[in-house]
Amino acid sequence: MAKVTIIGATGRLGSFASHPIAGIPRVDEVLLMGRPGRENLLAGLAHDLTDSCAARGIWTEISSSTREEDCADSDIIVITAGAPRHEGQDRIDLALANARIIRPIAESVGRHAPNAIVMMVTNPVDVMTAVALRYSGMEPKQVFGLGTHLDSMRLKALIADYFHVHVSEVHTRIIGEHGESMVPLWSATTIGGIRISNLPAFSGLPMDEMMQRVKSSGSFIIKNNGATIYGPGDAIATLVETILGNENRILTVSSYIKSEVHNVGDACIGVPARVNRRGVFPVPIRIEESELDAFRSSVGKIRAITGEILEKLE
Ligand SMILES: NC(=O)c1ccc[n+]([C@@H]2O[C@H](COP(=O)([O-])OP(=O)(O)OC[C@H]3O[C@@H](n4cnc5c(N)ncnc54)[C@H](O)[C@@H]3O)[C@@H](O)[C@H]2O)c1
Ligand SMILES: O=C(O)C[C@H](O)C(=O)O
Repeated sequence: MAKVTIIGATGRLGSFASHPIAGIPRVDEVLLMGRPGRENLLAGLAHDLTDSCAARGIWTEISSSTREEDCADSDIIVITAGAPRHEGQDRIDLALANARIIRPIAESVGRHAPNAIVMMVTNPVDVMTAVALRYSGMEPKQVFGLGTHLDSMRLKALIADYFHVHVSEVHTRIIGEHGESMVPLWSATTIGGIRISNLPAFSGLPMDEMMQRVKSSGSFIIKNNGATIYGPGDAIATLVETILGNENRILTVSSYIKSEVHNVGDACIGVPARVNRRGVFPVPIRIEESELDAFRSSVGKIRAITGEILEKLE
C-alpha cells in the first residue's frame, strides 16, 4: 500500500487530482499539502474527500498538513504548486516565478522524502522538472514531469475520432517540450497495430490542424473555463497507478535524457519512458529525420531556458 502526497493541494488541479488518486486501490493514504495559512482550506478539502471515499465505498486515509516534514515516507509526491498561466501567456512566461517556488519545495522533498518518486506538474513542466531534479538532489529516475503525456492523449483522442475507432486502438506519441515546440511522432502512430500511413483514410488526415488543436488545448480551456483540471488530473492519476502497479507502461513523460534519442539530450524533456515502481526510465529510440530535427530544436530550446533559470536561481 502507498502514501501519495500532493503539494499544491489547495489549487484547482491539485484538489481535483486528489479525487482520482484517492480511488486507486494501491493508495491507502493521501496527504494534501499546502502553504502555511491554508490550514482551514486543507482541512475542509480533506473532510470533503473523506466523504467522497465513503460515498465510493473505499477506505483511503485522507490527511492535510502545512508542515513540510510530513511528506516523509511518501511513495509518490505530486507537485502542482505554483502559478498557472493566464490568457495570452505562454507556459514559459511562468518559468522564473515558478522556479522560485519549486526550488524550496524540491529541497524540502529531498531532505524529508529522499526515497520518494516525484511527479512534477507545475509549468513550464520540463524546466520545473530540471529545477526539482537539481534541488532535490534525487536521482533522475525518481524525478519526472507530466511532460507530453497529456498532449499525446489529446492527439490520441483526435485520431480516434477521425478514424472512427475506439481510443484504445490508437497508439501515438508526442515528444519534446510540453509547449509550442512539441513534436508528434506520426511515424510511430498506429491503429490496431497498423501504421496509420498504411490506412486508406490517411491521405486526408489533417495533421497540421490536429497539432494546432493539441497545442492550443490548454489555452482554449483556460480562456473558456479558467483552468485545465480533468485532463491533467486524470493523467496524473494514471501515472500514479502505473508506478504503484509496477506496470512498466511506456508513457511520454518529462525525464532527464543524456543522449538516448540519437545522441540528443542533456535536458528534462518529454520522451517515451518505462514507468514502474522504481521510477522512470527513458527508452532509447530512433526516429525519422524530420522528427529528429524538430526534437533537436525542442531540446535546444528547453536546455537553453533551463540553463538560464538555473543560473538565476543560484
Ligand atoms: N503539466 C501540465 O500538464 C499541467 C496541467 C495543468 C496545470 N499545470 C500547472 O499546474 C500549476 C497549478 O495550476 P492550478 O490551475 O492548480 O493553479 P491554482 O492557482 O489553482 O493553484 C496553485 C497552487 O499553488 C500554490 N502556490 C502558489 N504560490 C505558491 C508558493 N509561493 N508556494 C507554495 N505554493 C504556492 C497555491 O496555494 C495553490 O495551491 C500551474 O503551474 C499550471 O500551469 C500543469
Ligand atoms: O495549458 C496550460 O497552461 C495548462 C496545461 O499545461 C495544459 O496543457 O493543460
